[in-house]
Amino acid sequence: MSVPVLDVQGLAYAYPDGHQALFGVDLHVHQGERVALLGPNGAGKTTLVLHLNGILAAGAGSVRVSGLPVAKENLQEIRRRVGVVFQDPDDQLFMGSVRADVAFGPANLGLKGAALEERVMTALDLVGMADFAARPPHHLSFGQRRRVAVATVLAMEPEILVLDEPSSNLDPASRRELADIIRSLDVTVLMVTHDLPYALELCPRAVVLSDGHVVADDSTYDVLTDDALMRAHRLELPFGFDPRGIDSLPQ
Ligand SMILES: Nc1ncnc2c1ncn2[C@@H]1O[C@H](COP(=O)(O)OP(=O)(O)OP(=O)(O)O)[C@@H](O)[C@H]1O
Repeated sequence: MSVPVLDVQGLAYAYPDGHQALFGVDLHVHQGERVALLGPNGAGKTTLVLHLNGILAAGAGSVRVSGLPVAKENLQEIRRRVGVVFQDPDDQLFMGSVRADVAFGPANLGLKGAALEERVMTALDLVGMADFAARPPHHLSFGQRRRVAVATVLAMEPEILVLDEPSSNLDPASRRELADIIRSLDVTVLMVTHDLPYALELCPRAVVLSDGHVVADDSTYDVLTDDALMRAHRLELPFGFDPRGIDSLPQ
């Protein structure tokens, strides 16, 4: 089989206060997959994500992105390959206009002029925000800011798009529109979410993290219909939602 885009092996991590958040996590994601990372509060999902682009450094084990180890000497290239969209878009938008925010990353890579403008507008087009290029981000709605945050990452042409709670605080129409956008992208996706129907809708595969251990790695449908697993790891479906009643699942 081909080299996984994301190859996490035996990853363990303890925070400086001694709290062990990850214990020997293995995760392999291949190109074009969309994988949901599920788990209760405190499971270690954010801690894992922070290792994918080198914000945290592994205590033991390794993380590789298309074969390249996440390590201090490779951080610039790793951060180009791994695009993380954080839960709060305001963590990612700090310039005076949408265009400037989306241009920031690629300009740092040395893109300029027409090539930069094309990169920016392509990313904004992908998220349906091209008409907002001149607007200050703080004049946009939350849902629009989240789309722009996705565009800032897409403009780097990442190999992996990591989305932290992409559906949080979105109204139902914006939530669905963002799902359409994510589905339309030709990129490997790792999506951290507590929104289990969203995971089922978008991700054929789900990995469950609990107390710093991977406790399941299976089709999202099989995970969400495994009542004992769900109960054991505090995963609950919304009232009235039954995955068994869904007639089309993502491929
Ligand atoms: N800076 C820190 N120092 C010490 N412990 C921490 C720190 N940040 C997180 N932790 C602990 O590490 C564990 C994993 O936290 P993490 O934020 O990765 O969980 P999570 O799965 O993302 O949770 P949530 O769903 O609530 O966002 C938790 O027990 C948490 O209390």
